[in-house]
Parts: sequence; C-alpha cells; structure tokens
Amino acid sequence: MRYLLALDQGTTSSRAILFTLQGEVVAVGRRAFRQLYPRPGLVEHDPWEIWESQLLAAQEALKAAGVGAEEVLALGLTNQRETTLVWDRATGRPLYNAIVWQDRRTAPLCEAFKEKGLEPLFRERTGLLLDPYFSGTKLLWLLENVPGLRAQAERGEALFGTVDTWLIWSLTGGKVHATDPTNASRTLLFRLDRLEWDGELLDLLKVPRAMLPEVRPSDGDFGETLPELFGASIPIRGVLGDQQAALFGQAALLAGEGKCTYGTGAFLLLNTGERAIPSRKGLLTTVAWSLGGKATYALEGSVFVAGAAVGWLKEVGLIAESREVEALARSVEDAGGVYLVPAFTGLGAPYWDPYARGAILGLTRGTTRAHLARAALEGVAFLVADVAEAMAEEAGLPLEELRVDGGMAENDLFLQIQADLLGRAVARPRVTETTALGAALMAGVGAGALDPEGVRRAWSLEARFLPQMPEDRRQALRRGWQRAVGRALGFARET
Ligand SMILES: Nc1ncnc2c1ncn2[C@@H]1O[C@H](COP(=O)(O)OP(=O)(O)O)[C@@H](O)[C@H]1O
Ligand SMILES: O=P(O)(O)OC[C@H](O)CO
Repeated sequence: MRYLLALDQGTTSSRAILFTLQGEVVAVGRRAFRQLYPRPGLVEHDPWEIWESQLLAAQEALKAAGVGAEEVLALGLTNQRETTLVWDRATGRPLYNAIVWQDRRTAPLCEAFKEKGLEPLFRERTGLLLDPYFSGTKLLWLLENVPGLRAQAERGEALFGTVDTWLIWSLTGGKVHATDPTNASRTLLFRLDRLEWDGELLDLLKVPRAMLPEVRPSDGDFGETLPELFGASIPIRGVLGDQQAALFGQAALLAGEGKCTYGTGAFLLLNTGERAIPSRKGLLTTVAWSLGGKATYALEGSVFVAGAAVGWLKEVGLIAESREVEALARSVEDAGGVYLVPAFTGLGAPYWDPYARGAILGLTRGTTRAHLARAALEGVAFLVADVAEAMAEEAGLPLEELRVDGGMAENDLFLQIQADLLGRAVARPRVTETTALGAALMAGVGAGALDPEGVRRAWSLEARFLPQMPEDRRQALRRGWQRAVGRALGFARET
C-alpha cells in the first residue's frame, strides 16, 4: 500500500497522477476532451467524455507505473468546479450536456434575481455573488429548459451533481451520490456557516431537494471504485474542488498563506483559517476544505481567462503551441502600449460583469504579433494583480509571497511579469501539479496515513521571481490597464 492515486478532472483535460505517500510523482496519465461552444457565450462538455477521459487517464497512469490497484492506498478526486450536470438515477444516463463554469447563458436569470434585491441574501449565506459562473442558476436553467426534468427531479429520479459527484457516481457504479463542502460551496445553494444545503435558497432557485447529493467532509469516505475499472477496488478518501486542492497541495495550511493557479482560468485563494471573511470588493468567500467535519475558509479571486488567452492566441494562428508564447513575448521589451483585456467569457473578480467582452486597445501601425502576445500575458497578470490588491485590503493579511502553479506557471517570462505587476515575489514549487498533489494528500489524510504536516513536508521551492519594475512604471501601466478594462465592461449588453 505505497501509493495514492489522484484524479484531476480539469476544464480542458482529465489527468491522473500516481504519487508516493511522500508526494513524489510516479506516473501520469492525461486525456483531452472536446470543448463544445454551441453559441457565443455558451460552453458545454459531454458528460460521457468527462468520465471516459478520466477513466482512461487513471488506467494509463497505473499502467505506466506498472502498479496494481491493490497497491493503491486511496484515491483522491479533484475537479473543475461549478460545472453542472443532471442524470437519470436508474440508468445513469446524462439528461443534458454539462454546462461549464465559463458558460454565460444565465446572465439574464442572475439579473432578474438582482433586480428583486436578492443578492445580499445569497452573498451572506453562500459567500458568492449572483453570476452565471455558479451552479445554482445553471441548474435552474436546466430545470426550466430540459423537457420533463423538473417532474423527474421532484420524484427523485433525476440527480444533480458537480463534476466530483458525477465521477464518484460513475466510479462507484451508482452506489454513492455525494459531494464535499468545497464543491457544494460553489453552487449558490449551500450555507457556508452550517455546511449544509439552504432550504430558503433552494426554494428561491426552485431546486427540488431530492436531486441534491449528500455532503461529506473533504477527507470523508466516498465509497470504493468498482473492481472491474482498475482490477481491484480502490477506496475514495479525498474529494475537493481543484482550486482548493491546489491550496492544500501548495501547503498553504495557515491563515495568510495563499496561491494562484494559472490553468484555463486563474484562481487566487487566500487561507483565512476558521474565519469566513465576507467581501465587499468582489471576492468570494469559500470553503478551503473540511477535515473531520471542521471547516477552513478562504477568500478567492476568480479570473475566468488565463491559459485560455494563450489558447486563443493559438486558435487565431499567432502561435502554433502554447509554450511558443514565451519566446515571442520576450522578443519585445514591452507591449508597446497595447492592452489585451481577456474578457472572452465576461469578467470575474473583482469586476463581475457577464457582459464584458475581450478587447485589444492601443493598436498602432507599429504593433506586432509579439506585442499582442506580450499584451495577452500582461492582461492575465493585471487581473491577478487587481484581485491581489483587493484581497490584501480585505483580509488585512497581505500576501508576502504568491505561490503559483498550473500550465501557465511553466512560463518564466509570465511569472516575472506577474511579480512586476504585483510588486511581490512569486514562488514556483518543484511539483507544479499541485492540484493533483493536494487531492492525493487529502486522500492520504482521509485514509489515516498522513497528517497535514506531511503536506508541508511535500512542498519545496523550484524558482522565485522578484519584482524588478520601478514603482512609477508599475503605477502608470496599471492606470492604462484600468482605462482598458473600462472600455471592455458591458460591451455585450446590447446583444
Ligand atoms: N508555456 C506556457 N505559457 C503560457 N501558457 C501556457 C503555457 N503552457 C500551457 N499554457 C496554458 O495553460 C493552460 C493549461 O493549463 P492546465 O493547468 O493544464 O489547465 P486546466 O486544468 O484548466 O485544464 C492552457 O490554457 C495553455 O494555453
Ligand atoms: O479547470 P481549471 O483548472 O481551469 O479550474 C476551473 C475552476 O475550478 C473553475 O472554478
């Protein structure tokens, strides 16, 4: 029993990593799946593709390591959050595509709730805002638009889940319908202080209670995988949302410690300990994890587009591969006065405008591909700097150093830009798959083989980026950025 298996179901790929109990990577499996964009602003995944890609990735990791399932102590599961699924209890058949966290279709629904003055109630109970990002209005949309779904849900025949719940259901062959508080805390249906579904919010969003999963602690018992999947059954002992898993995997275990993960989006989380700190500056209050039923909270700044901006550069043919962006952006000293606001799916923290759209400003005849590439990297770094500033003011806990991970954190130039625009050090650990590491370590804790100190021991520094930009230059750039954001806000409202 020497291994922990992490399943990391992300927005663009499903990964599985086999770790030793000390948090060393043994083998990796990875499968991409399709992104479905039925109309501008809509983003869906096929639930079967989520499941199949995740299963194949896990089988691939075990095979690559030459390790049998009976040697795996426990499985930890982590996932893209908020993405909303519904399926049939009897057959396990999905009743619609998964509506992805980036999807903006419920902007009008959110607006209607806001007009009724309900945002303060949602904010106080759930720590969230009324934005299409979260599961609650996506589920309401499904209940109102999928023929027959509401009646099925009321009879307990249709189930709701975020991606963790869908995968636990699939892994256990439909025996377990459960989630954990970190995932539940992203639905707009869950009370932060009591760690339970909120009856009043369920009524407002007209969600039948019978379709909701049971909420178990992040280090709880989530059943066992079907033996035929991996050759023997593996206990599922850790479940948490991917950003919270990265916070755990970055060993940000104490209040005042934080991290930013740059995957498809960028998510800055600050551990606030036992205190759930309400935000007035566009941050979210969320559950970091619950260990043995005791919750640790976090403040979160959610930036919807990070690596996805680099993905877009690829789609429009400016680069052939994501990693090429670094050399291209490095070939110029600065962005030449160009600002790229990556509001492709609206803006999240701290602006929260589902009608914002991407914008490129400051173009001249001298603007080159390289300037655009650099402006894309800077746009992400500016948004994270906006979030970090709000966070420092609100929590009264200034981040001394930002721990970073995720696909985009492989890019040294980007991390230097981030340190410069933040005016703070940025630290990259040796294991950058911290999301998977966090899930594996949580499973180790759930299985009784590790304590949180073991998590701290698993972290080590690989590189540190120190701010080098003069303060007056930083301020001037950030003022230019604010002007550019002002132009992007509200752009899609008319359409
Ligand atoms: N060298 C790089 N520079 C900038 N962005 C990169 C680089 N390598 C990968 N990315 C971006 O990182 C993202 C993938 O990161 P990952 O952590 O795997 O995301 P997710 O978990 O959201 O699927 C992609 O959007 C990709 O464009
Ligand atoms: O798939 P990622 O890593 O971009 O994470 C997605 C977030 O969980 C969305 O809230």
